[in-house]
This record gives sequence, C-alpha cells and structure tokens, in this order.
Amino acid sequence: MLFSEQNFRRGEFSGSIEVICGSMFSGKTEELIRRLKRAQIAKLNVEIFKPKTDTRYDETAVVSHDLNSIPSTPVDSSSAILLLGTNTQVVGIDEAQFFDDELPEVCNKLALKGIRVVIAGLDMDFLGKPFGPMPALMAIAEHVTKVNAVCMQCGSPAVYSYRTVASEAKVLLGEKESYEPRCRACYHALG
Ligand SMILES: Nc1ncnc2c1ncn2[C@@H]1O[C@H](COP(=O)(O)OP(=O)(O)O)[C@@H](O)[C@H]1O
Ligand SMILES: Cc1cn([C@H]2C[C@H](O)[C@@H](COP(=O)(O)O)O2)c(=O)[nH]c1=O
Ligand SMILES: [Zn+2]
Repeated sequence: MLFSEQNFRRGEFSGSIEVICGSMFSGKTEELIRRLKRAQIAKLNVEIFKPKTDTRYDETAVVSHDLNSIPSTPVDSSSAILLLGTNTQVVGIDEAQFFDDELPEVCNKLALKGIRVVIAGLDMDFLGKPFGPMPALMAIAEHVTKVNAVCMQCGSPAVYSYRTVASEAKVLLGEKESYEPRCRACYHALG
C-alpha cells in the first residue's frame, strides 16, 4: 500500500494517522520523505514539523542518513503544530519520540479536521524501552509500519538501537559515532 490515498466518509475527505517506526538507520525518515513528496506531487498542501532540539543534520530541514531532505518547521511543543495554515491537507512529523505527551491528542485533532498525519519516530530508546509518545501514537493510528535496519554485528534485520558510547541520558543526539542498529540476539549479548 502506498498510503497516498485519502479516506472518504459520506463523500468528504476524512483524516487519518500513519506511524512509521523502527530503530535508528531503519529508513523511517526516508519513508516519511517518500510519502510526503508523493503528496506534494499530488498537489496537496503539506506541512512538515520536527522538534526544535533535533539539529543533527540541519536546523530546519528533515534530513535522512543518506541526506535526502525536505523543508520543515522546527517546533518546541506539539501544540505549535495546531497553529498550521487552514488549508493544510497533509502533516508530516519526524523524530516524534522527542515530542511531549500531548502529541497523540494533537494528531487526533488534526485527523478529525480531515488531515492526513504521517509520523516517523523511534519506537524504542537505547535501553529497549518504549520511547516518549510513540506507543500512544501507534495505538491510535490507522496504519503502523515497522521498518528494520541491518544489524551491524551479524547482518540480520535490526530492531534495536545499541548505544556505543558511555551515557545513561535518555536523549543523546547522534549517529554512527554513538549508535549501531542490532538484532535482538546481538543487542542482548550486551556488546
Ligand atoms: N545498518 C544500517 N542498516 C540500514 N540502513 C543503514 C545502515 N547504516 C546506514 N544505513 C543507511 O541509512 C539509510 C536510512 O536512513 P534514515 O531514513 O535516515 O533512517 P532512520 O530515520 O530510520 O534513522 C538507509 O537507506 C541506508 O543507506
Ligand atoms: C536510541 C536513542 C536515540 N536517540 C537519538 C539519536 C538520534 O539523534 C535520534 C534518532 O534519529 P534517527 O532518525 O532515528 O536515526 O535519537 C536518543 O536521544 N536516545 C536514544 O535512546
Ligand atoms: Zn545481529
């Protein structure tokens, strides 16, 4: 399924929520960008948001590890997403794990206004625990897509983000210098 369709109910567009989740390097951002660019090609009004704190590759754009990118608006809370333009038809949100607990309700309000909401985020933190608002978003979504990276130890499908540096902080921005994707067996072999 290409997720480019709008739902119809009684002849009017109705909104929906799609979640793309997985470990680091699993292709979440690429899949988000792919769906949003298709919506732009379909001439829909698309607005894209990311947390202001995520400055890893760019202050404003959403950028994948392969440096595919799409312009976005950095916001410091989920409620700011509700201030979008009145003719917005599709909303994209990247790094959803870093948002506050109000994000699911914000997305629900957008979907009830007829907006298609596409969200990407880490389902688990480096400890293998559910990350921020992601479990609640997955619960209320019409569609959940879980993507896998490649385990850097054995080449199997990877669902965990293993932290390779000494830090217990839940939030530690980084890429390959600080994390590697691992499969279940390699992650639990404790390094
Ligand atoms: N171990 C890995 N497994 C899969 N992809 C990887 C890996 N390391 C680097 N990549 C690259 O990362 C890209 C995915 O980047 P991105 O969409 O930004 O991932 P995510 O948002 O899930 O962190 C892949 O297309 C691939 O080129
Ligand atoms: C596992 C984990 C990750 N992070 C940070 C590291 C990156 O900056 C982002 C994830 O980016 P990606 O697009 O999914 O590659 O999150 C973190 O702060 N804490 C963690 O436990
Ligand atoms: Zn492995």
